[in-house]
Order: sequence, then structure tokens, then C-alpha cells
Amino acid sequence: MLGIKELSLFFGAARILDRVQLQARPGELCVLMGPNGAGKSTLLRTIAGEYIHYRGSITLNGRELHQIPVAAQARQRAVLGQQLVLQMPFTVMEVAGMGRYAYYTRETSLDKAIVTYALQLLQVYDLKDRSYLTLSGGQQQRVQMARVLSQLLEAPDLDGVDYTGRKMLLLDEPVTGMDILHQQLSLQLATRLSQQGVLVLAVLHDFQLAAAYAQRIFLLKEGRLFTQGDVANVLTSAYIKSCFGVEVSVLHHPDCVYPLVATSPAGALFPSPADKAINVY
Ligand SMILES: Nc1ncnc2c1ncn2[C@@H]1O[C@H](COP(=O)(O)OP(=O)(O)OP(=O)(O)O)[C@@H](O)[C@H]1O
Repeated sequence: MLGIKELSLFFGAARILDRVQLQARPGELCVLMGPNGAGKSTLLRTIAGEYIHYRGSITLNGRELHQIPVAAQARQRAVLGQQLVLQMPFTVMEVAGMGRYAYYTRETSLDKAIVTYALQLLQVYDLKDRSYLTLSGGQQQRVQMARVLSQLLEAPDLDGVDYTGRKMLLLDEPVTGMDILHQQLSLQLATRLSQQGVLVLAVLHDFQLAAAYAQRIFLLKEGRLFTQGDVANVLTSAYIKSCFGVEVSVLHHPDCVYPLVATSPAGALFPSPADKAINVY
């Protein structure tokens, strides 16, 4: 269980997170949404232990985050950040293998098997000997997913291990750059992990993906928790309008088990030249 109470974070005088309160349970795929600059990545990075100067409280299974040793945190949670820039020509296998660093001083056959399995799940095993730097953006993102999966898994198998209360997966825009097949694959994988007891918290910008995969959505605006709840309660045209400033229609289709969020026609956000002329005169 992740518990966040009255969480505030400042950079200099700027308050980036403002008394955020939320709880996330294992078994639920939780999605964090909000406009650019709302504080989603900062919140994820704070939960990941990157910013220790926060105020308020972050607990994992009742234990305050800063009381958990860093090495133990690395075995407990895996983080896919928004931008990971690598300068050295590591192979795909080596990059994915970095996920196992938290576990060993010398790589074992289990470590190798888990990395191989993760690469296969993300359909990048065939690229294992390629330099990571030569991959396309979407391929690199899939290798990064394989890296966090390698860090998370305890066996080269998605079934059979109960991770409840022991593992947390933080994903910041995990499907950026991926094609539709691999977006679906990655989020199905996240769903599967949450069913195995992993606490999954993912930042997504895509309403359709959030509607399809989220069990709980946290909407952040200007560093504050704007609202939270299930898809039906959060992805409403009123909340989307007041949080993002965009008019949408939330549609229901008999062939689709989740709501469809449709935007208004292009151009509606800007005044037309005629409107401008009216304003001028
Ligand atoms: N290290 C930092 N120093 C100063 N300001 C920062 C720092 N990191 C983030 N910020 C500011 O905090 C605010 C929130 O940034 P954050 O990256 O968390 O937003 P976000 O919701 O993830 O946005 P996006 O959707 O664009 O990824 C922004 O105004 C950003 O400029």
C-alpha cells in the first residue's frame, strides 16, 4: 500500500506539489493524469526517492519512505523515467540487464533468464546484441520497459509469484513513441503485474489508454490533486474541461467496454479571425 499525506515539494520558492493526498493499493492499475507542468513526474520521482526534501508523508506498507534503505527501495520498486539518456554504446542486453544490478554482485543464471524473458515479452530479444544507441525511439522505450521488468520480476515467469506488498512499478509516460501494438502490449503487461500484486502507478496523457486500462485515476492540476476515482467518475467532460481547458464529449459505444473521449473539431480552442475582428472593433 502506498500512502501519501499532505505531500508538498518546493524547488526554491516555487511550490511544485501542494498538499497531495492519495492512496494506491496493489492489484489496481493506477494512472496519474494532468496538464503539462502539473507535477506528475515530480510526484513520481518523489515517490521513487529522488527528492528527499519533501514535506508531509510517503509510506510504503506503513513505513516512511526515508526510513527504508536505498538498496532495499531498489529491490522493492522499479522506475521508468521520462527521459533516460545513455551516451555509451551498451548493447540492448546490457541495458535491460541494468535492471538486475540491485540484486547481485555477480550475475547468476536466474538474472540472465529474467532479462531474457523481459526482452522476449517486450519483443526486443532479437535486438539483444545491437547497440542501444542505434535503436529507434519506440524500440528504446521497449528496452527500457524490459529493464524495469527485469528489476521487478523474481522469476522468468509472469505467473506463480505473488508480489503483493513487496513490489511497486512507477511508469512515467511508458508508451511514448511506441506503436499501437506495443502500447497495448506494455499496458497489458502492467495490468498483468498489478494482478500479481504489484502496485502500478503510471503517468499517461492518452485518455483512451487511461480509459481502457486504469482502475483508478488521479488527476493532478497545478501541483494539487484535482480529483480521483474510477474511469467513469474522473473521465467526465466537466473534469476534463476544468482540468485541461478542452471541450470533449464522453461517448459510449456498444462494442467498447470503456468510454471514448472525443475532442471538439480542430480550431475550436482559438478565436477565429472573424472573432478577432469583432474584438478589435
Ligand atoms: N528540478 C527542478 N527544478 C525546478 N523546477 C522544476 C524541476 N523539476 C520540475 N520543475 C517544475 O515543476 C513543475 C512540474 O514539472 P513536472 O515535470 O512534474 O510536470 P508534469 O506534470 O510531469 O508535466 P509534463 O506533462 O509536461 O511531463 C514544472 O513547472 C517544472 O518546470
